[in-house]
Amino acid sequence: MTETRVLSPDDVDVLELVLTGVLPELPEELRPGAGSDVVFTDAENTPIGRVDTAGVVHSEKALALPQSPLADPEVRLTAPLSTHSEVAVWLSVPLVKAEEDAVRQRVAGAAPPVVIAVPASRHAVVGIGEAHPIALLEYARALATDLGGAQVVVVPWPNGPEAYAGVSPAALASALNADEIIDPIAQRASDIHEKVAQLGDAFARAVAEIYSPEAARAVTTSHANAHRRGKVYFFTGLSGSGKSTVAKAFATALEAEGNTVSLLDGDEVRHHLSKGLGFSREDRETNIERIGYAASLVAKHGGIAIAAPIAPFASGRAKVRELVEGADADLVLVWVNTPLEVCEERDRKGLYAKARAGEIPDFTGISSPYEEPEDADIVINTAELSIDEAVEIVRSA
Ligand SMILES: Nc1ncnc2c1ncn2[C@@H]1O[C@H](COP(=O)(O)OS(=O)(=O)O)[C@@H](OP(=O)(O)O)[C@H]1O
Ligand SMILES: Nc1ncnc2c1ncn2[C@@H]1O[C@H](COP(=O)(O)OP(=O)(O)O)[C@@H](O)[C@H]1O
Repeated sequence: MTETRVLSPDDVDVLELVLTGVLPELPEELRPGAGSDVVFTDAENTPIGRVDTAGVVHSEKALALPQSPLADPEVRLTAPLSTHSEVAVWLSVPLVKAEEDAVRQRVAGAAPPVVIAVPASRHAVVGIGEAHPIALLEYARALATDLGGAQVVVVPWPNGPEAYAGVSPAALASALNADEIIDPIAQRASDIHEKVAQLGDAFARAVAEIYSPEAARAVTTSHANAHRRGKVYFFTGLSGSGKSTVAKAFATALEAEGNTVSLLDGDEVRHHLSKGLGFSREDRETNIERIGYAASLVAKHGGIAIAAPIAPFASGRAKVRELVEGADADLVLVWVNTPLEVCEERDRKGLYAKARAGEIPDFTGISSPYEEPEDADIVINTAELSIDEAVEIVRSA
């Protein structure tokens, strides 16, 4: 019997750790029952891996991160490193100067190469003194140059301490092919911890020092509200047109610059917000209105929301515009206008073939209409643009 399991982003990191050999086996809850095999999909139902009946874990092509510096095969750990090193530096957050000095001293005596390992989570939650994995990778590269050319490695790493409890230091050292791993943060002095923790209040304290409480309130709230008009990027287009791929790459680019982004991806929404809805016109309109409402709430408070459903009907999209503009936020409607033939040829999930065979009724583009937007702010065709080019065009909005 074949089971199908939808993995969380953390589970996908765990799966990747097993494939790289850092984790010896899948945690119990991800293993198939005796005699069964299991297919893993991501939240969008794309197969990303499987475990056969013999318990062997395999990856699918789609496991790779979409278009991100963290997915660069030059740096991402996919198998134990072949080059041996004496020291690997575990770089989980940016280091303060004293810690950088300590690392410099420690590696000075080591024979090259030194490895700098950057743990990167698929759903990084970034606190004070921490950095998004893309920003951390950039910093690691600068540190590597400073250390005379260390080798930078990105390690898939689930978010939260309990998620990687199964990783033994010895297995990690073996995957990095290093005699020793040094973790400057594990040795971080308590006064540095305290100073970093206080960074978030530093602005308020500096304001309080030079203003009266009344004036300080005005200065602080104005500062907090600056650049705070919310924005919703709403991608619409056929299944397989590239909405998710471009929306995710765009979200990653915004996050890497320190923005917080709420991503409402089509398939993912249907697992949660719109669970139980089908693909009749009525259900699709309900789905789109819910997405528009959730996005407008995010934007109302100055946030950035990115949604990527098919949204085939003009009436549903008009409702979204009404909700977002009613929340005093901006809507950017992005029509991913990739020709049907290209979407059908991609057929990542095999749905077009099924729709053609009459197995899926009401399939957009085949047996259900897609009303082309007349009010799109941006139109992109991913048959003619690379993902990076498409992202750049959306950014220019
Ligand atoms: N009948 C039918 N028509 C279109 N799509 C179908 C259908 N049945 C299932 N799917 C899968 O559902 C995804 C589209 O869901 P959406 O919520 O984006 O659709 S809609 O906006 O409510 O029309 C869509 O995902 P994407 O390929 O990511 O667009 C399909 O995988
Ligand atoms: N330039 C491109 N932009 C976006 N996707 C592309 C591009 N070229 C190829 N693709 C592929 O097309 C598929 C688009 O799928 P997806 O982003 O899930 O579409 P949608 O969310 O619209 O259903 C992915 O497999 C992606 O890798």
